[in-house]
Amino acid sequence: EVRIASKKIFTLVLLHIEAQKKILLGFKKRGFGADRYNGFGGKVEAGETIEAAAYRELEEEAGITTDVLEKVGLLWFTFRGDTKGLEVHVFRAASYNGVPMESEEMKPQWFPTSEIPFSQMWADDHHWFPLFLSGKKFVGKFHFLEDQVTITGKVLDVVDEL
Ligand SMILES: Cc1cc(-c2ccco2)c2oc(N)nc2c1
Repeated sequence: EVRIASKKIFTLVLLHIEAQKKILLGFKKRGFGADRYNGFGGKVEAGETIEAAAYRELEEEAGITTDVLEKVGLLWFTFRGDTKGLEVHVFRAASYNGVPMESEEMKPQWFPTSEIPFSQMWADDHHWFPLFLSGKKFVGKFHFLEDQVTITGKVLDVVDEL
């Protein structure tokens, strides 16, 4: 389905090579969420499907493509003092083509899944990453204070399908 541009919808792609127990994260060099490691993603443009945006952002931010993206999570984020929230569609890639490349936005880095740098990531991540790593599908809501660090409200559920 094609979404209208008014809602702030973002994609987030996590490349997880289970057999090698490693995950590809990107260090955000500027803009929203700068100086944090995260999956690859960005805003869904008007007239674009969410899935198409996920494939596009992976290529733009990490220089790699993937054959299949699996929808694994849906997260809603709100901030105190900000009326609009963010709707983030999380995808898993299990394989990739090409070589991860640094972009203006992101510096890709492999991490062992036992050494994910949660202290340098969004504060919600350590809540739902274990669900992601164990192959579960999830839906969550996180309410942040203005500091974009402190979480004052959290809902997180495992779901059978998205
Ligand atoms: C508030 C917030 C936003 C994002 C985001 C924006 C664009 C893509 O993701 C997050 O990503 C993660 N892991 N936690 C996040 C919290």
